[in-house]
Amino acid sequence: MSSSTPSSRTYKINVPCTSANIGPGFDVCGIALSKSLSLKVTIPSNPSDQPSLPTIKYTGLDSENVPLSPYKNLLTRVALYVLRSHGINTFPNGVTIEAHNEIPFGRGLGSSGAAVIAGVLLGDLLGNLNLSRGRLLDFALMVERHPDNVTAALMGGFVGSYLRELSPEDMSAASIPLAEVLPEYPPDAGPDWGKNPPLPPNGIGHYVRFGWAKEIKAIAVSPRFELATAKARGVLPDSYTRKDLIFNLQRLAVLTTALARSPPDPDLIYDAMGDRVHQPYRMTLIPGLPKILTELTPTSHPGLLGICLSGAGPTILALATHNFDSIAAEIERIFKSEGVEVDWSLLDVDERGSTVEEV
Ligand SMILES: Nc1ncnc2c1ncn2[C@@H]1O[C@H](COP(=O)(O)OP(=O)(O)O)[C@@H](O)[C@H]1O
Ligand SMILES: N[C@@H](CCOP(=O)(O)O)C(=O)O
Repeated sequence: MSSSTPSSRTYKINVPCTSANIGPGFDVCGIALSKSLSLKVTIPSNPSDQPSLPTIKYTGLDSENVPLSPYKNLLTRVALYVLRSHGINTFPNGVTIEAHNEIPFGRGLGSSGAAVIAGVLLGDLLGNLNLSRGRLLDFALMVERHPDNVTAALMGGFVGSYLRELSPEDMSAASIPLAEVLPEYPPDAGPDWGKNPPLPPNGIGHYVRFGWAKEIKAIAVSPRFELATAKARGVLPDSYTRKDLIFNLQRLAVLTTALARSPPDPDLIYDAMGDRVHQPYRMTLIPGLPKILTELTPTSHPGLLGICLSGAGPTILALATHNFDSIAAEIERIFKSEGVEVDWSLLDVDERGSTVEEV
């Protein structure tokens, strides 16, 4: 029997979409859901010595809008950040990356968080680094600086997370402007290229996985317009009243356990998904949001448990045990009455989180 060395190795990286906040858990809670960004990565076993950048191809949603230069594309910029942080200044030669995307951009379903996690996993793979999950999260948090989406995308399930209070010197490393973490220039174009970029402090993100009652599914109703997360963060105030903070803290404490209980209690969950920290301020950006958050209730729509903005919006997330079509149809009707077309899907919680497998 003859054995031959394969000419290349192929890996699949799969990262789920996420819905962040879940009402009162602004920048804290996230749920991994059953749509994903997947990458097929082919690495030649004996690459030529001739320098060659990765070839990037995209299929799926919003693929026509993605830059395909490895120095511009978010996935490869993040991967290169991880590589350079470990003293590897260039991509290995001859790599191909085929991305297939099911997560709509700028809709509040964590497309950028998924791209950042996919990029960190890609860097880890290409550099053969074997970073721990905690360290992968540190790198992701240097790019996406709120932990809710990236933590849920990496770990899976329903997750709560916080950022550790950093020492002054760690704080200065973690506050490096994003442009320095992810420079967009090629290796021969910048004076700082040879230097290692700022390393993340160790153990920035801490998280816990909550339980999730198996009966609960997520209806995601996405308007056909994009709302950049940065814009939707820009409308939030710098400070809150004690009353509003207590409103959210009380609900959050109840919600994280209520969503784990079988059978789920709609009376408890519906009110516990209320929020006064981000949704009221984002209403100006999302026509129909005030009506949607008040007109659908577990009484008007049996099966509904609670309703909130998904991430920074404009997607609406409704948690429900049954009657999914009629709940989605009512949200669609309200959006339509405001002149907004939507797409909706019924999603399951993704308990696996991100995976990397050789195929
Ligand atoms: N798979 C991807 N590959 C490259 N860039 C991506 C990918 N997914 C998202 N992005 C970038 O992230 C942007 C959306 O980020 P953001 O405004 O935070 O919205 P979202 O709520 O979808 O995360 C896109 O416009 C695009 O620039
Ligand atoms: N907590 C963040 C979450 C943003 O999520 P995205 O999916 O809209 O990127 C926020 O609400 O700003």
